[in-house]
Amino acid sequence: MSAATPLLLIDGVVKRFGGLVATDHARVEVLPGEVHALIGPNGAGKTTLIHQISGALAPDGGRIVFGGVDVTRLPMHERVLRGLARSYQITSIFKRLSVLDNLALAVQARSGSSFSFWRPVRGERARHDEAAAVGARIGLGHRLDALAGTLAHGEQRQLEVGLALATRPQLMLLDEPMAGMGPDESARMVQLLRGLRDEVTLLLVEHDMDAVFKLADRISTLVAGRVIATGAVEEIRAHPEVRRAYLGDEEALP
Ligand SMILES: Nc1ncnc2c1ncn2[C@@H]1O[C@H](COP(=O)(O)OP(=O)(O)OP(=O)(O)O)[C@@H](O)[C@H]1O
Repeated sequence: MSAATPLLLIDGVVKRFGGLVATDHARVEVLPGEVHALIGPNGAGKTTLIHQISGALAPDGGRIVFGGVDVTRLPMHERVLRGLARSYQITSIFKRLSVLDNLALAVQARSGSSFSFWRPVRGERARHDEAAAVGARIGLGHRLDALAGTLAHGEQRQLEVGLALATRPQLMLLDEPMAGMGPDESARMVQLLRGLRDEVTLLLVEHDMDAVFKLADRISTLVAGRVIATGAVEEIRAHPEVRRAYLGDEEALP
């Protein structure tokens, strides 16, 4: 695949809820290796688009192409197997299991069949080694034995990223990874996501514009289901239509 070929192509996607067009012929190209942010005012259709990419919602029109394959009609688990992972909100964490066991389960979900060729004990050790490595990667190396339910909010969000990372995705979808975080936790998450850039392509929805501007290579702006602009950070910051969309909005662009 050449550098210019998008890893993910959202091509003319349409989604209607009754009379409301929540996704209006949206086109977004996510290039391999980039951090691509999806921004837009409340109700612009960001989450609806992410749901269609992950497979939680079926579009009414258009195509979603991942790694050159049309995945528009594929169920969610088949998209995950192809390397498209979504980091879920805290609900995906087993709070009464340790951080390490949570990660080991995610590793197992990805590698279940291949590990079955190995003797169980060896398989289990390999799984735990890999889970521990992911734990270190997400900054929870010192918390591997803690019960997930006892982690601070920011740490739980780090663990969610780890659960998605353990499936060894090519593209990770992140829906508001900084939500509910204080400045320190948010800065840690920015650090963590920056550290993943060599490993995985990221598509994130985020309201925290400071974080978006620190992290993103490119930004697509949605307004009323339409992509009104895609470009590099400075281009989007200065874009008159984007500024207009945020004017009067409580999350005005910094
Ligand atoms: N299941 C649904 N049924 C009907 N309307 C829906 C449904 N889901 C979303 N909508 C509507 O579609 C539009 C887009 O919603 P969506 O949640 O995707 O926006 P968003 O950009 O993620 O908003 P926010 O930033 O507030 O999370 C909104 O008008 C919303 O009310």
